[in-house]
Parts: sequence; C-alpha cells; structure tokens
Amino acid sequence: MIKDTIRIIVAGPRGRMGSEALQLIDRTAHFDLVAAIDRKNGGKRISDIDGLPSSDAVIYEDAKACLNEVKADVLIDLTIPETGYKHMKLAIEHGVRPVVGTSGFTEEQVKELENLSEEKGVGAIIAPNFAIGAVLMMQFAKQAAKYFPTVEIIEKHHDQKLDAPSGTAVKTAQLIQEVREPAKQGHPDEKETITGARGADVDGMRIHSVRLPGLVAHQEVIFGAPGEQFTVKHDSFNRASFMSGVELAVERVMKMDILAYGLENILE
Ligand SMILES: NC(=O)C1=CN([C@@H]2O[C@H](COP(=O)(O)OP(=O)(O)OC[C@H]3O[C@@H](n4cnc5c(N)ncnc54)[C@H](OP(=O)(O)O)[C@@H]3O)[C@@H](O)[C@H]2O)C=CC1
Ligand SMILES: O=C(O)C1=N[C@H](C(=O)O)C[C@H](O)C1
Repeated sequence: MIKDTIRIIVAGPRGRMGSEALQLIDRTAHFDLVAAIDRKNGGKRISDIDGLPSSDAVIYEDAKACLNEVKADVLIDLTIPETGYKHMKLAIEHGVRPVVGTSGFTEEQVKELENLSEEKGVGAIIAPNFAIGAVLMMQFAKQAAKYFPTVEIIEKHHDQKLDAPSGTAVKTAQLIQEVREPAKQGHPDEKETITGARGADVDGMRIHSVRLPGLVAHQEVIFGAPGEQFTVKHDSFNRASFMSGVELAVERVMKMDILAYGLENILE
C-alpha cells in the first residue's frame, strides 16, 4: 500500500535525538523533511551541516517564520523544555501536529497544551519515552503498584541531561499515582542528614536520579513487600531505541485531533 507523504519539520536537528530523527526520516519513504528549526545555522541547508543526512531542507532560527513559510504536517521537537513548549504551542496554532519527545514540561504546561490542542482540533503527542520497552515498563509498574504500593523509582541517565527527574520517571510516578493511595514510605521518624538522600517525594514514593557518563537511559521501579521484592526495569543502550516510537507517533498523530500524553495512549 502506498502511504501518503508526511511533511515533517524537526526542531533540534543537531542534537543526539534530533540527528537520529533525521536519519529515520531519511530512510522512511513516505516521510519528507521540509525544514528544520535550530538555534544556529539559519538559512543553511541540512546537508551543509557535517554528519547530517543529505537533505535540501532549510534551517530556520525563527520557529514562527518557519511555520508561516513552510507547509508541514508534523513538527518533531527534540530540544529543551522552554523551547519545546513554545514550539508546541506555535505548531498547534499553525495547524501543524506536534510530536514532542522533549522532557521537563510541568503538569500545568501539559494541561495548557491539552486544552489548546482540543480547542484547535489539532492532534498532538507528548511522549516522555519513545522506546516501546519503556512504555511497557511504565504500564507494568502501574499494574504492579496495585498490589505493591511501596515503591521507589531509580532513573539513570547520561550526565548531559538537563532535567531531573526524567520525563519517564515523572510519567511513571503519575501512572502509579492513579492506583496508589498517598502514603509516606520509610520510617515515620526518618531524617535526612544530607539533603536529598531520600530522593524526590511524590505522594510519599521516592524518585532517585543518577547522572553518569556512559549511561544512555535506564530506569528500574522497585516494589517492596515483607519478604519479597519485585523489579521492573528498562534500558535504552542507544538512541535508535527511540525511533520506532517516533515513527509510530508521526503516523498516528496524523489521525488525531486531541493531545495524547504518553505513547501508551496510541499503542494498539
Ligand atoms: N521522549 C524520548 O523518548 C526521549 C526524549 N529525550 C529528550 O529530548 C530532548 C533532547 O535530547 P537530546 O537530543 O539528548 O539533547 P541534545 O542536547 O543532544 O539536543 C538538543 C538540541 O536542541 C537544540 N536547541 C536548544 N535550544 C534550541 C532552540 N531554541 N531552537 C532549536 N534548537 C534548540 C540544542 O542546540 P545546542 O546544541 O546549540 O545546544 C541541541 O542541538 C531532551 O529533552 C531529552 O530529555 C531524549 C531521548 C529520548
Ligand atoms: O534525556 C534523555 O536522554 C532521555 N529523556 C527522556 C526522559 O526524560 O525520560 C527519555 C529517555 O529517558 C531519554
């Protein structure tokens, strides 16, 4: 079956994820890179940048100008939280469907974007993690939390990551919150002698963020009960692990008219 071409803008094309997304577009017959948004190299073409695929797509530094001048169906954003949020709003206002992997949005920002997407009838996806295994790990964690409400999340990432906790850990905690009553964990009288020792507190469950060179993206969710422990774990060893999710999101967003927060909402 011949699929309709999907015209795509990528924001953050020089980044670890953005450059991987360009390769995905390059090898996918019905994906067409029509422009990129970067904070430098305005006016150049993607093929002018060392290490990026051969493409005539023009780079814009001004996101608004890009969306005004270029006909596009989807904006893939893989930048930083403040920029990703602005790009997402702009895209929806221009009728371009955003697929956003950028992490670090606040709950209020997600809510605002949900409302905007619904109001404009423009589909959108925010995926805290595009790796299918990570999505399953989050769903299994939610399922386990019904039976094991005492839980700690340990996420481990490369040391160039800007946000902590990771978007995946935040989403995991939110999914667990749907089935777990708030309850303080640990000893009722426990005290941190060094601030932060017990990690971030979400309704009494804890999130710990590890940042080390050599890591990519890893998370374990550890459930404890008297005499037993249950762990759900996922590892991304490279950024190719995220690309099947990006591809799926680009395909699915074309048929959507509201925002989905989390890839689990579009998996069949
Ligand atoms: N959902 C998922 O599955 C995944 C999500 N992520 C998230 O994706 C985002 C990007 O990650 P990663 O690729 O590792 O990060 P990188 O730092 O490698 O890439 C980010 C890119 O965004 C660029 N950028 C920053 N500001 C702007 C701007 N105003 N306009 C255009 N481009 C801009 C940066 O430019 P410069 O180089 O000049 O700083 C850089 O090239 C992060 O939020 C990360 O958490 C990462 C992996 C998987
Ligand atoms: O910055 C990263 O690398 C990643 N960010 C996302 C997150 O914050 O969860 C997804 C993945 O963990 C990789």
